[in-house]
This record gives sequence, C-alpha cells and structure tokens, in this order.
Amino acid sequence: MAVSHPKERIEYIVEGGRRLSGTISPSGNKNAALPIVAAALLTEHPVILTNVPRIRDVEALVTLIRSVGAEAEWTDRNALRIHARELRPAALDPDLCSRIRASILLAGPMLARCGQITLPPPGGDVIGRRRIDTHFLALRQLGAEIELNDAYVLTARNLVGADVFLDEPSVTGTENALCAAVAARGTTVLRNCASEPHVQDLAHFLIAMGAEIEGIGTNCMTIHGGHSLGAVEHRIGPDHIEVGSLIGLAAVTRSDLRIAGAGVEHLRSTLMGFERLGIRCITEGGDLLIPANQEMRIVPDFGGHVPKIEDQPWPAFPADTMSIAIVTATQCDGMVLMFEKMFESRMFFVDKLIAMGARIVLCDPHRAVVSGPAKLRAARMESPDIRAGMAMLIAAMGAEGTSIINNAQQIERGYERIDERLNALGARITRNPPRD
Ligand SMILES: CC(=O)N[C@H]1[C@@H](OP(=O)(O)OP(=O)(O)OC[C@H]2O[C@@H](n3ccc(=O)[nH]c3=O)[C@H](O)[C@@H]2O)O[C@H](CO)[C@@H](O)[C@@H]1O
Ligand SMILES: C=C(OP(=O)(O)O)C(=O)O
Repeated sequence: MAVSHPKERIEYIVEGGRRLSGTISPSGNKNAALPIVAAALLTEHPVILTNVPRIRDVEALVTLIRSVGAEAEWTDRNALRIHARELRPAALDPDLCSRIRASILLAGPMLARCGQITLPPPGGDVIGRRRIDTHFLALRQLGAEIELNDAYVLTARNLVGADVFLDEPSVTGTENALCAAVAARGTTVLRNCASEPHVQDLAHFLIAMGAEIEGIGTNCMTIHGGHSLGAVEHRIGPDHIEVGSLIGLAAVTRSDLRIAGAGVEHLRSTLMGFERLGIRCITEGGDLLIPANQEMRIVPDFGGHVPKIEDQPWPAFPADTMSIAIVTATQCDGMVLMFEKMFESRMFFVDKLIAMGARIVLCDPHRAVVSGPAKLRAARMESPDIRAGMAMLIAAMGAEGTSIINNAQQIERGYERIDERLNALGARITRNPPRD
C-alpha cells in the first residue's frame, strides 16, 4: 500500500440497520507501533516487528525512516523488518510530517543516533492544540539544544541522564524522552510520565533490545542508559482503542461479537465507562464477548444524579475512546455528561450526530450532555478525525437507510481495512475507490 496522496479522497457508503455477528481480532495498537518503529532507529541491528497495523500513519512513518537511511520492508501483511545500519540526518518531508503526529517521535532516536535532526512541525488529528513543549522540556534536560526556524532544529553532542519532571504526562513526550534516556549516559528518572499500554509496549520493546528500565506502567520510570542495543523481534500488542470502538459498534448495532485476543488486562477503565452506559462485556480467557441483548440503560450516580464519563491520562478512560462513547450513549436510555478533558476541539463532531437525530447538548468545547435513546437517520457526513470518523461509521451502521461518509481516509489513518473486516461480520460498507 502506498502512502496516500493528500488529495486522495475516500468515501464509505454504509447500509445501516444490519446486525453483525462473529469473531474479530483487533489490530496491533497504532500508538504502540508508531513509537516502536521510530525506536527501531536506536540500533544498528535488524528489528523485526509483527502484528504491525497496516494503516496510513504507519506507512507514512515508514517512508520517513527510509528517508533518513533505514531499510524497512514489509515481509508479510503485518510484519515489518527495519534495519537502521547507517542513518543520515536528512531533511524530512514537511508534507509527510504534517500528516502524522508521530513524526515528532523521530526526535529522541535520531538525536541518539546522529546527534541532530531537523523536524518540520508534526500533524495528526486536528482535535485541539497539540503541544510539543513537554518533548522539548525533557530532551533539553537530557542535553539537547533546540532552535525554531521553519522547522525544529534539535542537536545534542552528548545525551546525559537527568532527573526530569514532565509538565504533563504527554504520551509521545514520554516516548521521546524514554528513547533519548535509553541512549543517554547515566541514569534518568522520568517523573509525571505517561503510562498508557502503548508507552508500556515501547518500554518492553526497548528492554528486549537491551535497555534497562524500571517502573513500567507507573508515572515514574527510571532508565539506566547507555547499554548497547541489539537485534530484536517484537510483537505489537492489541489496540485497546479499537477494542473500545468494537464494543460501541456492537452495542449500537445490537450485535453479538467476540473480540479474540482483546488484551483484556488493559480494558478495565474502558469496560467501566461502557458499564456506566449499561453495556456489559464478558471476559473469556483472553477474549471479550459482547452479547447482543444489552440493557443499555445509563446507570445514574448514587442518589439518582446524572453520571459522567470523563477521559484522563492512563489508567483512566482513554481520550481516544471518548467519541465512541458519545455515539454509543445516544442509543442508551437516560442522560449522561461526557467530559472531554484533554482536547478542546474533539467534541465538535457531535453536530453530525445531532443532524442524524441524536439528542446532544454541547455545553462548551469540553462537555456534552447526551440524552437517549434517539432514533438515528441516515446522513451524508465528512470525517474530521480518526475517532470522530469511527463514531460516524458506528452511527451510520445503527441508522436506518444508507449513509455516506466522506474523508474516510481519516478513519484509515487508524483502523486497518475496517470496511473489509466489518463486512466479514455482516456489515455492508462499500469503499470508494475500491481497494487494489
Ligand atoms: C501518536 C499518539 O500516540 N497519539 C496519542 C497521544 O498523542 P499526544 O502524545 O500528542 O498527546 P499528549 O499526551 O501529549 O496530550 C494530549 C492532550 O491532552 C492534554 N493533557 C495531557 C495530559 C494531562 O494530564 N492533561 C492534559 O490536558 C495535552 O495538553 C494535550 O492537549 O496521546 C493522546 C492522549 O492519550 C492520544 O489522543 C493520541 O492518540
Ligand atoms: C488522536 C489520535 O491520533 P494522533 O495523535 O496520531 O493524531 C488518535 O489516534 O485518536
């Protein structure tokens, strides 16, 4: 699959009102694959990654690492071999960098290997301000110098361990700092760091390469840097955001689904959020079952008060599952406050759901009250970002009639062949243009 041209437009034509059934396996975690592909640049030895989601963001990052001299080839549909034998701090394509947030993840590994990198501003979902201050705060303390011209120019003669307190637990900020700290001389303590499953997966990958890291899964990691890093084979963990999306999809379409190998150890806050909406899943070994006969009655807070679902850094309810929870709540009986604490523009897509018949009051950029259930009508929509796009796809599948989702390439930034995989469960989604 080639990296898409920015002008490439994809639409999904979705026939609603169909129940799905069967088993689906989640893809590898997008937000783990991206930092791990970048971190493969830390070693001059070959790295083999399996369960890599073949999505647009990963393809874009693979193109970027090739442009600095790494060999990268797909040895199978979801297996990637990277060999960063020699790297050159070449100028990165500003257009590609602007399409993905993950281009910023090259900072730590490239500083470690080449002592310099010029990074055009990163992109990613336009869901609010995407700060990079935390990245630079940490990298500066580890010895980097940063200048801003048209691009960010980062240099470091030596990376040296430090005691770093992050100003917020930024996911990609923590990942950049972790990669730089692994290569730095001496010990680094990263305090107030992020601990999402993808941050943990990156840390396990680095340990498999030879790094020494303590405190994985907590908000304080200690890294004993400077170990030599060798060849490694690593399997990317399942995408807990995709699992959350499938739970919402099953509930809205009243479908019976089994999610095989769902990574159940990382689902507690997600399941708790959906339970508040009256949706209960069953864990069976490593699988998650979502029965079709859900109560879908919003559980009030003690004393009958309006409950809320709010996102926060891990281990709380994930920000990337918020849009899915909103569309799911429109089909549940009762009232709930959805509180998006992290991004200030992510909730604006609810006007599309309102146009379909959902009863939602957007109180301000961070809070929306949803009252359900409301019958959804088919509509023509435009996907503004990955998760809003997925929420629209769920709404379209739950609505009577045929909906059209434009700009579906946004959905494909994060979900692999989602049309094909849902069609295999009984959905009817036509992709335009068809796949090669
Ligand atoms: C490539 C990648 O991995 N992208 C993910 C990564 O983005 P990214 O690493 O860009 O997100 P950050 O964790 O830096 O921050 C996300 C937003 O939350 C705010 N914030 C963060 C921490 C906090 O305690 N309070 C707070 O308000 C930040 O200011 C920012 O607006 O993490 C986000 C938050 O899980 C996810 O939505 C993105 O999918
Ligand atoms: C916000 C997201 O991604 P990114 O940070 O890559 O834009 C997301 O995955 O929902």
